[in-house]
Amino acid sequence: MIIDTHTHVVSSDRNAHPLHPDASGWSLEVSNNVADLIKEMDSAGVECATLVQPNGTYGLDNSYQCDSALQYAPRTVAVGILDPAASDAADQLSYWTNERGMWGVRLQSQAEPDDPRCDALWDRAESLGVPISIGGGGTADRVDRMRNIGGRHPNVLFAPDHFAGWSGSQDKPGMTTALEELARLPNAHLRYSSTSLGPYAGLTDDEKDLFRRVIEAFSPRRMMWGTNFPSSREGGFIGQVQLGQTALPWLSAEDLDWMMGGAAATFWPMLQAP
Ligand SMILES: N/C(C(=O)O)=C(/C=C\C=O)C(=O)O
Repeated sequence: MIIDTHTHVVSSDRNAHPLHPDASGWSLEVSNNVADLIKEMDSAGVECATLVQPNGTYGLDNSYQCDSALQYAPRTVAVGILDPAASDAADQLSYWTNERGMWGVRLQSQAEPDDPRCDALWDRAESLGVPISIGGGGTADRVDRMRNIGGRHPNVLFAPDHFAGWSGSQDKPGMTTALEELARLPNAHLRYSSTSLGPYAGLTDDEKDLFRRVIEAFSPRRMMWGTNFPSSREGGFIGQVQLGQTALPWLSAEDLDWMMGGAAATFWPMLQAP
């Protein structure tokens, strides 16, 4: 089963679903109604998806991802965004999970990932049994801080988004070592997307070796692919799916199956093909 763990839905009805006043970037110009995404998934052979609240679109109002995911459950599940350092973060997680059907939270904050103010949300994630994604990254220090908090909460499954920002990092060897250390935590997984697969072909051979080391550290069973559609949209949705299937030609068919669905099914066991 193919599971795209990084899609974004953005309603074309801007009156019913207004963008946040600070919205920026692609979602000012591009929409992706959930019904359109489902059609694209059917054409591309993608059975299931997580609808991930995009950065810079609806702020912390996760309504459109949640309502959309419920409409197509159990093919889809919503992953919202919360600020883990907010004083009500744990209660917000309970609200969105219990009242709105969200199943997983993406952490975006000005605070460092291991800021002690974030622990209450992680505790609540454990009691609710929901997985955590972490945005940001991009430096070895931030990955180390993700390891600190993930280590404090060994019963919470968690995964940095977008290959933890490895592709944009100026210090890929340092990031690689930090991710290898992170992978020592049994509850640590890693999500990767077109933001890494697109640039992969332009890496040097040494950088490609580092990329491969990260995957080997987590093993394909803890790597979760996503398109990042429609932020990443060259070739349309199907082009992004084909990128996922072909960008890393050295993967075995079995490893690719784990990365394009098998691992995600352990994070979101409620997902079911139509
Ligand atoms: N908007 C997102 C997202 O994942 O929410 C993007 C990816 C990287 C940002 O951190 C994007 O716009 O490409």
